[in-house]
Amino acid sequence: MTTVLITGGAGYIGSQVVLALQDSGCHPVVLDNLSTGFQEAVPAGVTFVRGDAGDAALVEAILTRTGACAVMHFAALMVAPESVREPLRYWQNNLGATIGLLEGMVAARVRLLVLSSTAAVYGIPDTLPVGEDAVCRPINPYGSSKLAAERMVAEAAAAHAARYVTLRYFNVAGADPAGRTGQRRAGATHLIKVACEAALGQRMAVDIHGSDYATSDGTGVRDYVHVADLASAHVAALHHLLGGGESLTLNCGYGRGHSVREVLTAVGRAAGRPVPWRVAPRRPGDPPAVVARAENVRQRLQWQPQYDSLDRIAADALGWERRMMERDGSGLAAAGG
Ligand SMILES: NC(=O)c1ccc[n+]([C@@H]2O[C@H](COP(=O)([O-])OP(=O)(O)OC[C@H]3O[C@@H](n4cnc5c(N)ncnc54)[C@H](O)[C@@H]3O)[C@@H](O)[C@H]2O)c1
Ligand SMILES: O=c1ccn([C@@H]2O[C@H](COP(=O)(O)OP(=O)(O)O[C@H]3O[C@H](CO)[C@H](O)[C@H](O)[C@H]3O)[C@@H](O)[C@H]2O)c(=O)[nH]1
Repeated sequence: MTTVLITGGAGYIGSQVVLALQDSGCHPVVLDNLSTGFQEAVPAGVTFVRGDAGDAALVEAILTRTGACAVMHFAALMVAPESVREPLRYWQNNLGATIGLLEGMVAARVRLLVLSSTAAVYGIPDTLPVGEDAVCRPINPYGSSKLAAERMVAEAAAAHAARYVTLRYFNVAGADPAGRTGQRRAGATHLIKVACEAALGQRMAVDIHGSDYATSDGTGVRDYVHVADLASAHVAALHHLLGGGESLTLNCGYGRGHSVREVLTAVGRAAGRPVPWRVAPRRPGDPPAVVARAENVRQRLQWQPQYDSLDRIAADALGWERRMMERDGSGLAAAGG
């Protein structure tokens, strides 16, 4: 059976990919320091190691012991506005830990990597939709640290006869359609989760960060991709590498943008009542609009998304939020408004 080391597998996206790998007959092994992840997100029966993805000796030991043939690297910090306030922490975790991971892979002679990257590497794109060949000019430390990690992976792969698929995710949202995992973090900043919390009365309102951008309705535009489709892109990337495919860097989005107001309307539709909102100042480090040119991922990985709909994303995100709320009995006071 194909064994794959998943760093960050106790997080939102990593845990969805663990499920997708299991569903496809692979054997995932999770390494996570639980800094933002949850052990309960790792399915029963999956080997879980609590530790740092940057601990080269630990990575080497896990890879050797489990006979893993590939690594998927999700472990990172990923909140763009937070990175503006704490750049060194982002560089340390997103680049520094990736150095240790690669050292461990080199020592264990594991030469296949799927790397989580982000649309934040593009900054404010000159043209939309933005293609993989666009100039990368990140506008926040999150994007800069991820771009540096991408480059380091490419250089290390060339030196050590390794191959990689770097997936630049656009805005990942929704939850497992079967309800097994989703966004568990409290104090969320991502729009769709925030909107679901507001729809369920866990916070007073959604702050619309900027209503005077040069977009269709003045609010920020993003390409929202369902987390289950993203997970299937990872399985496809793994098979590409296992089949001897060349290194690739691919956008992962649907190629369609939605404004903040459109998102709030979709979540309101799913909830059966409008999402309360108020206009707030722009957030530092926020580009006005980011939409993927997304043909390459479909062509190179034969990726066929199944949940390409804002309504589906909103419904699955809301369903998950409802389950979490019922489980925790949380309300407005617990969420801090
Ligand atoms: N959520 C998005 O919209 C989005 C968009 C683009 C890219 N990404 C990328 O996807 C990846 C996963 O993001 P997510 O949304 O699942 O975030 P998350 O915070 O839910 O998951 C990250 C996981 O990594 C773990 N982790 C962090 N640093 C670690 C370290 N040094 N060693 C071991 N474990 C560590 C955390 O405990 C957590 O379980 C990240 O690389 C992120 O940059 C996310
Ligand atoms: O309470 C909120 C939250 C967000 N927004 C707006 O909604 C849009 C999306 O914001 P998110 O915080 O949901 O996501 P970001 O676009 O900031 O960033 C996300 O997507 C990026 C890729 O595009 C990165 O990968 C990053 O990891 C991830 O945080 C932006 O226009 C933002 O200003 C609001 O108006 N109010």
